[in-house]
Amino acid sequence: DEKFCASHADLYYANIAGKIQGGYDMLSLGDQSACANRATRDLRYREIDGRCNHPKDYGSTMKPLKRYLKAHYQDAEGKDAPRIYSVMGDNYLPSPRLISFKLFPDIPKVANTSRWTMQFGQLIDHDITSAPVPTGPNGTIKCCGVKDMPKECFPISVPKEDTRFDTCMEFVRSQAAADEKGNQLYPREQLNAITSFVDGSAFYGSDLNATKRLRTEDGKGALLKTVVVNGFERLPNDTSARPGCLKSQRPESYCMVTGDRRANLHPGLSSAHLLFHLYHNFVVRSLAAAILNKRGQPYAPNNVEYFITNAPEYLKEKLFQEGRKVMGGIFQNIVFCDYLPIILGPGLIEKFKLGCTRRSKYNPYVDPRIANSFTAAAFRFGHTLVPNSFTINGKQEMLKDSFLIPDGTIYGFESLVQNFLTDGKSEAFDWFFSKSISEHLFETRTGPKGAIDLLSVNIQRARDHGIPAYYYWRRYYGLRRFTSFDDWGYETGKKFKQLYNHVNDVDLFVGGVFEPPVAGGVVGETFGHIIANQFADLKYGDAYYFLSKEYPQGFTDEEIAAIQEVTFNSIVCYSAKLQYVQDNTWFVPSESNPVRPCSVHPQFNAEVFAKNFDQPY
Ligand code: HEM
Ligand SMILES: [Ca+2]
Repeated sequence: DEKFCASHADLYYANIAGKIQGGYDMLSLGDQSACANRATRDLRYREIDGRCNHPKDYGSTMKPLKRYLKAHYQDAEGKDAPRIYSVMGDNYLPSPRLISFKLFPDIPKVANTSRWTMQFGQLIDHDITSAPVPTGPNGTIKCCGVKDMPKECFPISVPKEDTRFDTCMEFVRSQAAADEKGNQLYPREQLNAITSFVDGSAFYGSDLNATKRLRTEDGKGALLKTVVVNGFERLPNDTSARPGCLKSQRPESYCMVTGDRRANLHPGLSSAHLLFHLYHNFVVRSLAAAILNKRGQPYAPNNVEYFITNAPEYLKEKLFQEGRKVMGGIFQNIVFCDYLPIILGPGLIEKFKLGCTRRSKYNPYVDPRIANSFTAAAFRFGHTLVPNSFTINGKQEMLKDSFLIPDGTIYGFESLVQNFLTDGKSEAFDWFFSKSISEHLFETRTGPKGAIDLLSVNIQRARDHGIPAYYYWRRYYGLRRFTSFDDWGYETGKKFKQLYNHVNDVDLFVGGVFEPPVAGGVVGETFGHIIANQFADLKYGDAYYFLSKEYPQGFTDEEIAAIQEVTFNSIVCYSAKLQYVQDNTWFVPSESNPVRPCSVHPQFNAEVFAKNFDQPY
């Protein structure tokens, strides 16, 4: 309805003036008490919710995001309203959909990075960030064509010339952080619903109930639950009927539960979860076998299963926690020491001290929370790598037909994992985006007309969160500033000039994807700086960082060596039962990246962990 989406800016001002009704409960920050059992707890293991790590429990579940640059909100007091005005005064910023429509065409451009470079990025993201969006009494809040629009609405206006969508695209502002009494904090801050630490919360959950749902034996077992479909082990069935998943017509279709609520988004993502889910069970079984060996009890598979299920409760708990701790180390090693170097390139790794050759020192003054600019813009870099289709069991599947339907994982996990390693058609980092996300997101749920454009949403989200424009981020990191549209070159500059009134208006996400990749990396330098800055904070601000010298939070040198034997290659080989894998999983196979038998990649060896298992620390 044109009337309700004529201008997103007018709408917002109507909101501020109180013309639009609202009234949704503020999410409170949860239990604010500091880590209660700090003195008596078992220091070896992370709390599930991330508390008891940072002195103020920063980084734990349901804490506000932090900021590297202060918010640019645009109400009179600068504390709540989204960025909607040009720096030139009375002019509005262009509609995010107009930007996406004009600047982000779907032109396939082949890269030599593998699909896992895209997919592993999303998995990391879902371990460290999740900004909740409020829901109304009947589920999703509707903003378009609604008379008394809820105050959290900030819909995106669609330009007339764009016939793909109606005049209005749904958008709800992120949940505003509130104090314990439910009063909103000002300036407005957004929340992180999960632990910010790279700790495997995507696999284990960010609160105790979530973890309990995932563990065997009513939440007390050492293993993670699985179901068997056609003889293959798969993620457990979500019996709680939570939103975010659609079952298909296929008889064996079901919704999966993992440590993160978004896991059913598409089969690539649920398969990424399954890789680590299965490896946890392998780690725990290996550990149990090594403990039995050490005790002189001959190893046999049944013996191990018996030991795991019949051990006293405290021992099961310890086996689970030790498995989780090892997995946290394995995951961090892959994230920091394997994946980030190919995303950031050697320059930024060096500049932000993200190298992995030495033990590192924990610094309690480093704030391990997620920065708003990281999650609202920079780490969304992965959206440019998303393809339109993938192949499962020899059949091409369209991403647009798989949103929220995780069937591909149920029927073809092994094949999908293989396809993501070797398919050469992965997308490059650039300003071209697959139509699956720019025109068809959530079409499986809403039908074609209700679909949304993820890139419009990214731009609007950053404005919603008060993220300063691109210019200010380059200034913040001391990078060469763009002071004229011509700094982008004639062609691009001309396009930008037609949209924006001033160079200082260009949104961070837009400026970011128009940068060429840094030397030896995937992302451009502005995103690269924000991402490197964030991961340095997650490294030095995490007492449990796997190379940290803190003990017993960290590991011994021997344990680190055992963790570093396990690479992403080991995990795809084990969990997806592959025979062969290329040396570097982030690039498709080539002459310099040969495919070799999986047997050259060692699997987890639990011996040193079994040795230390019964030791007091
Ligand atoms: C098929 C692939 C993908 C789909 C369908 C997808 C979809 C989405 C959606 C719907 C959102 C929420 C947008 C909002 O309301 O603000 C989102 C957020 C996000 N995405 Fe993606 N995404 C994909 C891949 C990726 C990849 C590969 C990365 C990173 C490498 C990534 C990073 C992020 C981040 C950091 C957020 C913000 C999360 C938060 O804090 O709430 N995504 N994505
Ligand atoms: Ca986490």
